[in-house]
Amino acid sequence: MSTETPDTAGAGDAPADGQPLVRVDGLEKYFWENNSLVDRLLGDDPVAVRAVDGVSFDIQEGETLGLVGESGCGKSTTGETLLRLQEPTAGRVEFDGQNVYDLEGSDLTEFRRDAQVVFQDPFSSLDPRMTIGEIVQQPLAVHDVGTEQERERRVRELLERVGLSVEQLDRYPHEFSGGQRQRIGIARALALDPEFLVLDEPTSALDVSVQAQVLNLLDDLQAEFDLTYLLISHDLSVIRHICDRVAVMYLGEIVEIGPAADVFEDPKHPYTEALLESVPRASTDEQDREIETLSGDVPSPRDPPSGCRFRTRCPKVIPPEDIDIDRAAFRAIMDLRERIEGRDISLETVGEDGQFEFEDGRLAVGDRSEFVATLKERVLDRDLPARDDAIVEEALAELAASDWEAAAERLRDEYETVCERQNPPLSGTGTETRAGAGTGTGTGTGMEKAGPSSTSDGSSADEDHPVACHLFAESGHRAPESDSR
Ligand SMILES: Nc1ncnc2c1ncn2[C@@H]1O[C@H](COP(=O)(O)OP(=O)(O)OP(=O)(O)O)[C@@H](O)[C@H]1O
Repeated sequence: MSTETPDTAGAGDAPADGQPLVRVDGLEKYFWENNSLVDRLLGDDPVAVRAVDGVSFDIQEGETLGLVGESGCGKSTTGETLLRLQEPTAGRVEFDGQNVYDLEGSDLTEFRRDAQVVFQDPFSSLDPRMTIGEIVQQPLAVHDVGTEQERERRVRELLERVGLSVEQLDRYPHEFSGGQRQRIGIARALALDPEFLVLDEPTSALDVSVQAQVLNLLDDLQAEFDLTYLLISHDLSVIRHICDRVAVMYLGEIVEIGPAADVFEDPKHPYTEALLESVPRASTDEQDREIETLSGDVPSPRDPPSGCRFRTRCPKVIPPEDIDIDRAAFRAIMDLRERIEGRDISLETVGEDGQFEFEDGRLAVGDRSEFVATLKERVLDRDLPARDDAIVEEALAELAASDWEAAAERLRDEYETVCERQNPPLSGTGTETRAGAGTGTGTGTGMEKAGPSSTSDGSSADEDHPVACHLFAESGHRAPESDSR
């Protein structure tokens, strides 16, 4: 079956040999809060929500690039901005070699036909008042493609191709299951014979059994119609199912990108490792092993951490070079430091009722060293080497006078990490350059194997791939100090 209509055949020339179909370069999308007239009259400064903060990647024709990361990392905003459904703050997106943000008139119309989106939620993305025939036909009518008869024929072809019956043309979305509705969304996205689809969590709202069917359909459609996909998902098993390459996104930035087999078998970035670790294992002998899961939430993109954005949760945060401390102990001290910096400890509730009392912010009742010991027990879940234990106690002693700043400074002075000073660029060879970086957590996830490891750009699964982490940064790749954020 052909999906071509009289008007859409041949729309959009294929890119020249070796050129990516989509090239994203330094894309930024900030949303502004406190930016209304009233806010300005009240003297409130606008706050930038840095949803997408300088991402770059290519997608080759016929390829599926997966964009993965936790909720709130900026995946949907990246997809919508590169489709020009949102205006960018900065950066460039090329489609077939043309800057998408410069397109006007017929060129823009052609781009709108060639690049389509399938949204996550088939329940809310379909107009409940329209029949599915009308829904799938709508893009053809908007773009004035073909005669009415041709459009009707095309809708029938599309519905059959996505596994629905033409008998169902006059039914409404609520009469269909979640999987069927997503098939309707896919048929609508295909109506104009596009080259490129952004698939934004296309299976997240579906039952697991239905997910695989929809992913298989997308896979088949890609081969049949030479489609190129950007597949957005927080679910690594979905990414693994159909992606050639994977970009891992954290708090507005890409932290690792490479062939899917490579990233799954040999993840470099501690965030990628943690994402893989949090996937449930199928094999029983793997179920008992110690899991280093991802703790805490993604920080707010209104005020992202300085340096590497993952460092506030990273199990491999790097201690200063002159300090000999194991990884878990250093992580615990950094967690404590963050709690102190965020004033996130309730001093008044330390100890038994009435054991310690504060007056004007100072410990008025109770022994100071006992207060420190009790507080330490509450905020640290492990023993520290004697030297570090003493430093932590000094910091906690400052809290007996509610001097949060002095407490934070004591820890900052001693434990400032390269991870907070510099934002590591996405570069490097993916070869670890720091001692102690090599105790990776293993990645046998028991999930479905990715396909062949070679990619459209010719790289093989054995090759190293770019990663944004100080554990892998070579001196030549380091961001300058002025780059730190
Ligand atoms: N219109 C908006 N105004 C302000 N902030 C926004 C807006 N849209 C998104 N954001 C914020 O930008 C960040 C990135 O959101 P985005 O939806 O792109 O993330 P995501 O990785 O796709 O997550 P999810 O899967 O939950 O949608 C979030 O912190 C979100 O709250």
